[in-house]
Amino acid sequence: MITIEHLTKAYGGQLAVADVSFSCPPGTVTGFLGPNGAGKSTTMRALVGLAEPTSGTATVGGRRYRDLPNAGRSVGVLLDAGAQHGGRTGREVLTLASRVLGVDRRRVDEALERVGLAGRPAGKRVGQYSLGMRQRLGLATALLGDPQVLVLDEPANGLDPEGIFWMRGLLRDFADRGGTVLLSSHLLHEVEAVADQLVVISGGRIVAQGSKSELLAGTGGTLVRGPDRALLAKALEVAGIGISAGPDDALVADAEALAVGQAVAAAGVVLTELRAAGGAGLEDLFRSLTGSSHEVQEVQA
Ligand SMILES: Nc1ncnc2c1ncn2[C@@H]1O[C@H](COP(=O)(O)OP(=O)(O)OP(=O)(O)O)[C@@H](O)[C@H]1O
Repeated sequence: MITIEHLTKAYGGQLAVADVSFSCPPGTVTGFLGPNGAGKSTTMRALVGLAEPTSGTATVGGRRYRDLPNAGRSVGVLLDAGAQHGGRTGREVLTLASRVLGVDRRRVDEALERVGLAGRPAGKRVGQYSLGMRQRLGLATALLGDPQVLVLDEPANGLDPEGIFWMRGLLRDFADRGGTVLLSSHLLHEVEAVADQLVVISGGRIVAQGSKSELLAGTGGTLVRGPDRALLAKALEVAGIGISAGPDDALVADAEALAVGQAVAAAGVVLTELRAAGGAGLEDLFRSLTGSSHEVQEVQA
């Protein structure tokens, strides 16, 4: 469990993060979203002991990162993949990390395999790696100690669409096995598909947080379509779900996808489509929440 409580961090009188609180339970992926300069990296750096909070706490399993015995065995961290030493090969980077962590060297090959860098890429110098390959190596380093918690700052940076898809699968699998994942991005779509819960930060302050479905509820309803529109409308009405006309013969139901699916299943109605209405509900919400407060705030004396 990651717990951030009333975290505030100021740099020379400027607030980078102001009274931020959220938690990430085991078995979930938390998407930490916000525009550039919102305070995501600062929060994560405070969590892993690289920035001293001005006030408040950031803990893993109730302990500060620096108080964890062999922290790399319980928390895998990827903060800045671009900062890796360019003169070493990928395998050397991981071999060194395995010594620091005290893990079996055999795990190096497993980790290279897991992130798709086994074979020739493992023997290349990191200086010749693309940003996407560096991200993969960073993820391998984070995973090396077999941690229960992953803290990843913009891990999709530089990955191609196939790489982003791959990473989502890896993180989903990690969480489904009981792991805790906190990953940041300034792009909603990068995390939307994998995150169970979202924390949105802007101007150093949390502007929204909750499960994806909670945040989506009230942002546009659920679009449903079926071969028999009248029957579908009836089924939703019977279930007490409000409807309005959607695009191309579709209906927009005023409820979450689960409730809509249950209602039509109960009525035995066939569906050809069921999704968040417009697909842009969360995107609109994200823009409206983060669009207006890029300025850094002054610390209150
Ligand atoms: N070491 C530092 N010294 C002074 N100001 C800093 C420092 N680190 C961050 N800041 C400032 O704190 C604010 C939050 O920055 P932070 O890097 O946490 O944002 P972010 O959400 O991670 O942004 P990005 O997506 O661009 O990485 C910014 O205004 C930034 O300039």
